Amino acid sequence: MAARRGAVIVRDLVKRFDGRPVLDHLDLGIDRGEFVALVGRSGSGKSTLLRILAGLDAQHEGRAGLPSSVSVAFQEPRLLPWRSVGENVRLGLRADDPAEVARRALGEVGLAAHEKSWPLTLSGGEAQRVSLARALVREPQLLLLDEPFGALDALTRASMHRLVQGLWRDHRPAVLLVTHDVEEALTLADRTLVLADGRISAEHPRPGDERELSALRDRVLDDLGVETRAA
Ligand SMILES: Nc1ncnc2c1ncn2[C@@H]1O[C@H](COP(=O)(O)OP(=O)(O)OP(=O)(O)O)[C@@H](O)[C@H]1O
Repeated sequence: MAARRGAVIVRDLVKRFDGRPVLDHLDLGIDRGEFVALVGRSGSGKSTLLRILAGLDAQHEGRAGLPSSVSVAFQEPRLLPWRSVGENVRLGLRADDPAEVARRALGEVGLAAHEKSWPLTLSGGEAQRVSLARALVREPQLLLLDEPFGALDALTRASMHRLVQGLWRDHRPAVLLVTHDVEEALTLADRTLVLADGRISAEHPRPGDERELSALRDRVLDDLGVETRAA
């Protein structure tokens, strides 16, 4: 089924492991060009949902309508160590001049000078930027980000946030960002969804200012069942 109006239309999705439903009649819609974040407790099924959306797991019930081009960036950059940075970005790319397209994408993430470097010589943040360039070079209609900033230090993470927001504004893919970081979700995304009991249990819009952000952060932590105040 091709997604028509939305970039992603998921209806009644059920995913079981050993008979136990991890996703339980889940509905999800993401509009074209929309930036959506997904938060949930550990084991709530975030990666399971992302794998289904990435087309890596077809063993489920329900409908998943997805665009034809989907890219994924994972927490670990997953670069091939025996290929240069430029080769990693253009691997499998169908374009008239893949090297030039890859070079441009590396320029967009600030790594033009590293085209010929080996992945093992990069810092964690640089490797993650290469991973983003590789995901974006295909101009996907849907970009899936699975905890891509989780392993980075706070400063690198802040600069990655800016980079991702800039890339999103320039390219406008629909984005689904899976993250444990509630503040990251609320500041980056148009909408933050909470996954609990196998479904989207709550949804919050982008906060308008710092006060709203702080209030929403508490609400999402409540949604997640996290104690926010000392007794
Ligand atoms: N291949 C598998 N076989 C059996 N159970 C699985 C498999 N993959 C995931 N699960 C189970 O499904 C549930 C959801 O796992 P998933 O990795 O999607 O959670 P998550 O929300 O991404 O967690 P985390 O935030 O810790 O990464 C967990 O209970 C997990 O043990």
